[in-house]
Amino acid sequence: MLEILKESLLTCPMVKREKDGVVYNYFIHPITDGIPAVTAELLRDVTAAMLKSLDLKNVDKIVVSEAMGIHIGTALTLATGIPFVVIRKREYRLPGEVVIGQETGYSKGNLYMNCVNKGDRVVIIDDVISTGGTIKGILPALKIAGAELVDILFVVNRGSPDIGIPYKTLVTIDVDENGVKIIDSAF
Ligand SMILES: O=P(O)(O)OC[C@H]1O[C@H](OP(=O)(O)OP(=O)(O)O)[C@H](O)[C@@H]1O
Ligand code: HPA
Repeated sequence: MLEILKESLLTCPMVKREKDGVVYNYFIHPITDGIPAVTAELLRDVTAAMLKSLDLKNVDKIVVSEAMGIHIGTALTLATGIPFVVIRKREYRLPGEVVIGQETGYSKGNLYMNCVNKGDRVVIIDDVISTGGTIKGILPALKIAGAELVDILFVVNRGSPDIGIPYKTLVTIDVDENGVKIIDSAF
C-alpha cells in the first residue's frame, strides 16, 4: 500500500515558485496538481490508504477544498457512499455561507464554505498540508457552522505544521531543488 504514491512522488517534476523574493521548490504531482495525469492505480492506492486510516463511522459529510481536494473527495465518496462538499474560492452568498481567510506559502485569498450544517459529523481530507494556513482557516469555519469534526487526513505532509489539533497524513516528504524525499509513510 502507498507504493504507487511514493514512487510517483520520487519521480515527479519540479519547478521553482517565488513569493516575496523567496524561492520555493514546488513539486508537481497528480494528487496535488492534477499533473502529470491522475491514474486509476494511483487513485486506488490513495483511496485504499484513506479508507484504512480514517475514522468514517457515522460520518455525514466529507469536506474538501477546491481544487485539489476534489478528486480524492470523489474517490472517497464512491468508495464509502458518504457525500462530499467542496469549500470554494467562489462566493455564493447562500444563507449560512462561512467566509474563510486562506494564506498558504504562495497565495492569499478567501474561501467560502456552504452546506455544512449544525450537527453534521464531518471528516476533512486534502491533498497536501504545507504551512497549515488553509486548514487553520477551515477549523474555525466548522465551529461557526456547528459541525462536529471527526477526523482530518492529508495525503501529503510537507512541513508537519502545528495546527493545534492532531491530524493524519499518508506520506511525509521533504523537498529541495533536487526533488522529493520520503521521510515517513502511514503504511
Ligand atoms: O497547508 P497550506 O500551506 O495551506 O497548503 C495546502 C493547501 O494548498 C493547496 O491548495 P491551493 O490553495 O494552492 O489551491 P489548489 O487546490 O487549487 O491547488 C492544497 O490543495 C491545500 O489546500
Ligand atoms: O510543492 C508543492 N507542490 C504541490 N502542492 C503544494 N502545496 C504546498 N507545496 C506544494
